[in-house]
Amino acid sequence: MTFFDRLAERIATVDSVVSVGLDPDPDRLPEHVADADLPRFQFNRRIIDATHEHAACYKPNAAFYEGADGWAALAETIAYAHGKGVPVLLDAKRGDIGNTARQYADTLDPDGLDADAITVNPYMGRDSLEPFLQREDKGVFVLCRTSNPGGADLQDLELSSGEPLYERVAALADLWNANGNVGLVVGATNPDELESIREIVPDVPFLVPGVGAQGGDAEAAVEHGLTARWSDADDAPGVGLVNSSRGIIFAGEEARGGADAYFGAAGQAARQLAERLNEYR
Ligand SMILES: O=c1ccn([C@@H]2O[C@H](COP(=O)(O)O)[C@@H](O)[C@H]2O)c(=O)[nH]1
Repeated sequence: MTFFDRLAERIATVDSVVSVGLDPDPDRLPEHVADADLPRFQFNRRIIDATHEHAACYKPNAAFYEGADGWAALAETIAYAHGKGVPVLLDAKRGDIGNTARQYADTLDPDGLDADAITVNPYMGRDSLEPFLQREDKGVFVLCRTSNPGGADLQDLELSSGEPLYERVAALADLWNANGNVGLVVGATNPDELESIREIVPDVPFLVPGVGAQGGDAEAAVEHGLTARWSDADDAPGVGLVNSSRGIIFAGEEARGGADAYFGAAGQAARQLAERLNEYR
């Protein structure tokens, strides 16, 4: 079974395409977890408890697990999410010469972090991604048109063929998809690009970050981010993920009433996003 087959099952089970971003910014961790062992994991554990019924996937960003105890917090987080039956997409944006990329790809192993999918940067070309593409059971999301304002600086550059670079990346990712394990990262802040990239790769699932704190277009994220029905089954969903990180995990910052209220607000934010996205599915 490919990652996307498993993701299709998860989306159908929870009736949600929400990816909950687990970005435990140390400056924003609430006092309830500050003094615990592995505070980042303790924070994530409570967030997972509160949100897993609405989570198609969890997306920890590797940047938030740098430093002392970071890797341990990440490993515990992934194992805890798996214990709830939720797949984990590690947002690490990897990409390096083959010898180094093989080391990065080891994080997908069961004796590594055992993430189900990973984001990769295509800038160094196919050989830099090969160790990931070979992993038939793991998802590989290739950065295509990112959500940040500066994404245009390089990704919109027009090639001699007249197409923008991000469209070439989409076409290449389709070629690299021999194992049916490739997805694309396209930001919700770029609705026109979401539409044009979907025309190039009708069957490739997108990870769409940028709704929530970045103010992206939720309707376009669903309309173009999801594939058509994943299989012939009547109840098969379209596959894709719409991510919100800060908008869910820090929703409790305005809540009054202690830890239960704080984490309960995250659960509500995840449910509300799932319901909002479902209006467009
Ligand atoms: O184009 C991209 C690629 C990755 N991201 C990551 O997604 C989350 C978004 O967090 P929010 O708090 O919902 O803004 C974060 O980990 C980014 O590094 C992205 O935003 N855009």
